[in-house]
Amino acid sequence: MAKPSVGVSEVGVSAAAAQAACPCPGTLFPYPPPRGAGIAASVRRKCLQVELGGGAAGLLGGAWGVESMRASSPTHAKAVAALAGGVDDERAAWMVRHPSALGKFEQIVAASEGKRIVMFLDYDGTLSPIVDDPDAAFMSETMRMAVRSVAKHFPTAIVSGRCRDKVFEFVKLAELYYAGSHGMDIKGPAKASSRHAKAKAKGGGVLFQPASEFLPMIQEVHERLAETTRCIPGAKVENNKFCVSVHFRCVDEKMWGELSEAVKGVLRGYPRLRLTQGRMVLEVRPTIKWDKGRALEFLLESLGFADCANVLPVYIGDDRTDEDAFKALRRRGQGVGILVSKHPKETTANYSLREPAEVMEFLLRLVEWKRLSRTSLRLRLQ
Ligand SMILES: O=P(O)(O)OC[C@H]1O[C@H](O[C@H]2O[C@H](CO)[C@@H](O)[C@H](O)[C@H]2O)[C@H](O)[C@@H](O)[C@@H]1O
Repeated sequence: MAKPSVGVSEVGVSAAAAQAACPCPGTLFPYPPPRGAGIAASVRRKCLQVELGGGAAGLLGGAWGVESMRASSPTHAKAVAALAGGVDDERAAWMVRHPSALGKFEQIVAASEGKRIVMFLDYDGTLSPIVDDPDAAFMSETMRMAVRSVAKHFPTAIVSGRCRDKVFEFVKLAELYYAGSHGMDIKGPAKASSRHAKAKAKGGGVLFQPASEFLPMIQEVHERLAETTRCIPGAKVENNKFCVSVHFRCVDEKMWGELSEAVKGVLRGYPRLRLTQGRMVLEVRPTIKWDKGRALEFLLESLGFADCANVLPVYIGDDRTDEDAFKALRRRGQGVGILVSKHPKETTANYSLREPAEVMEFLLRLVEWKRLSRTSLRLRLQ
């Protein structure tokens, strides 16, 4: 299989520009109505700032680094929505554009008629609740069982910003695909699932590491960031192999400016790295054209579903970086994007779920639906 081209990208492309460039005429599911409908302009601007929180043009420019860090705090987003005309109104309008995937379950499975579902699951905030300590973001045993059951019926991949080994330590399921470091470290299942034997997956070893040349640079930057931020109480620097996370969830808001300046200072010496933002975290990544969306495309291709009409990719994620995967589904004109969020957020996902507990409910319903449809097919054939 030809490897997708990997090159140095431009940073700081606006979400609006990206959307304008992607009219997606063949989209299987209706996407949100034009911007302006149902979401107050001031909230939209704030949302967009969170969206644009990714990109060196934003954070290294320094104009609103701390403002953008503030906007990634859920309580702040709630307060902005309240000022703009009521949290409830705001949420109701947003839910019209991004209805609950549980409420629209029948519609989603109807769209899979004659197609193979392939599941893509983000980890933090999707399979595990957000907690203060990134090393303690454990997944419940019931969630693990739900994911295991899903993987028995559908090829399933975990797509995470974390280092692949670390996310595997949390999930502990050898039958899954793993795309760590925001999709820059992809590996097939260590254990073959008999039901998926027909899928043309390579499986086993590492499938793709498009940023391997950045490994020494990331290691060096990790050490420098850890050193520079050591004096900021609560700051935590996490080595995610092909990217680095600088957490500010436990840093006093008064120190966010100092932290942001420290990170930007280190990155000035590394023009081939860029800064994006997740949930109370600054993410340092190589400037290659690779993200969770590219990883999704790569995995579909590896599974033999490139340019295939008979597949329904379902991607569930909660964060800014998951938007790249939602956009990839739009580009393909097929699939279901589900955003996990309690609060209205600018998103290209079709549907929403409020929290990991609802994700688990959705996964279990999918398994149950699959079991029932298999049974009824067997009965019809008898
Ligand atoms: O792509 P994901 O699997 O969602 O990973 C994104 C980042 O998730 C982790 O940080 C987030 O979760 C932490 C634990 O709940 C939380 O403390 C932190 O504030 C969140 O940003 C992970 O630690 C990062 O390395 C990932 O990039």
